[in-house]
Amino acid sequence: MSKREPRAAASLPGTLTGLVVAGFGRHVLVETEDGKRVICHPRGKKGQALVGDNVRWLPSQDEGTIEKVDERSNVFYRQDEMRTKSFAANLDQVLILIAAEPEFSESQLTRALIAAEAARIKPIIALNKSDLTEPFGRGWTKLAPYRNMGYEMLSLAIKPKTDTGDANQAQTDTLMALIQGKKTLVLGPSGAGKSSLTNLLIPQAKILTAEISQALNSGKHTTTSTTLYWVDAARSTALIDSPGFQEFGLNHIEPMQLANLMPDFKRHAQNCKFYNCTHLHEPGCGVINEIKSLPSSISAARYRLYGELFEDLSQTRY
Ligand SMILES: Nc1nc2c(ncn2[C@@H]2O[C@H](COP(=O)(O)OP(=O)(O)OP(=O)(O)O)[C@@H](O)[C@H]2O)c(=O)[nH]1
Ligand SMILES: [Zn+2]
Repeated sequence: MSKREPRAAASLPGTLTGLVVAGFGRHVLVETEDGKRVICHPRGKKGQALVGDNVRWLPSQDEGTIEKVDERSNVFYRQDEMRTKSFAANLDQVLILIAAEPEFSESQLTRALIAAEAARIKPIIALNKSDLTEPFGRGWTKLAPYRNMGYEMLSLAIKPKTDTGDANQAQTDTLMALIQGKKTLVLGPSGAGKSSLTNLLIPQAKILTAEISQALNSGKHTTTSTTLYWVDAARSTALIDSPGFQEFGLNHIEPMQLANLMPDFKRHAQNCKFYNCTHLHEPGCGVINEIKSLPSSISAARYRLYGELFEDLSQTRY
């Protein structure tokens, strides 16, 4: 039984190491150590490489095949009823970019945070459009529970309508300090300012995108792809752009795991009388006791979202 594993794909003769910097369906763009970029195709059905993956690839003419995907430190993904959508691998953090306008959905924010917690990836919340004073104030207040539960949070004005229209430099510097030397996935609803952010930090992004689409000989795929951009010439700071999404499915998460992935719930769930407490109706529930106390460190909105998610994830299980 306990024979040794077969030698891990031996030394993979002839292969080169590389980093996946863009994904288009099953095809990827691999960056070599000296910065060259090569289109690679997966070998066989298995081994789909993701942006952020370190891979061994085998050159064939001017393209290549992915021979092996190195072990990942993490993968950020969502799972809807029908399928799993992996965003990227080996991330240092996820930047959840929301805006004063259009008003962000707290449900989507909570879902993205839970997915980050489940994948053990640090989330950062950025609220954009601070130049829109009134809606921004409302948004910032709505985010108070998330600041209180310890999430890193910053305000941005990436492309303000006011003054010169230039980004707020102090805010951008704060962001730069947070992403320095890291691989950061940018996630956010449509209209929050994702492309504005990419264009601000990577002025040549549009050209790069055009190059990639030309290399793949199809302009139409680029909008639905994921792309890693280096922010600095030394290639140590990376921003990963992902396509927008309508629904952020959490079907990979058990309802009973939820409270553990919500920092405001987790603390109080330790006080529950029953080890398998759902925090929905049980007597002696630490979470329910906290909700009833004034002031409560769990907001009414978060408790409602918890209930909805719990029901949602209980129904979709099969
Ligand atoms: N007032 C204000 N508007 C901004 C700011 N940043 C971006 N915008 C505007 O918000 C709109 C959406 O910005 P985008 O960068 O296209 O947003 P996106 O997230 O890429 O949106 P999708 O392409 O739909 O995914 C644009 O009209 C921007 O000019 C800001 O700081 N203040
Ligand atoms: Zn409980």
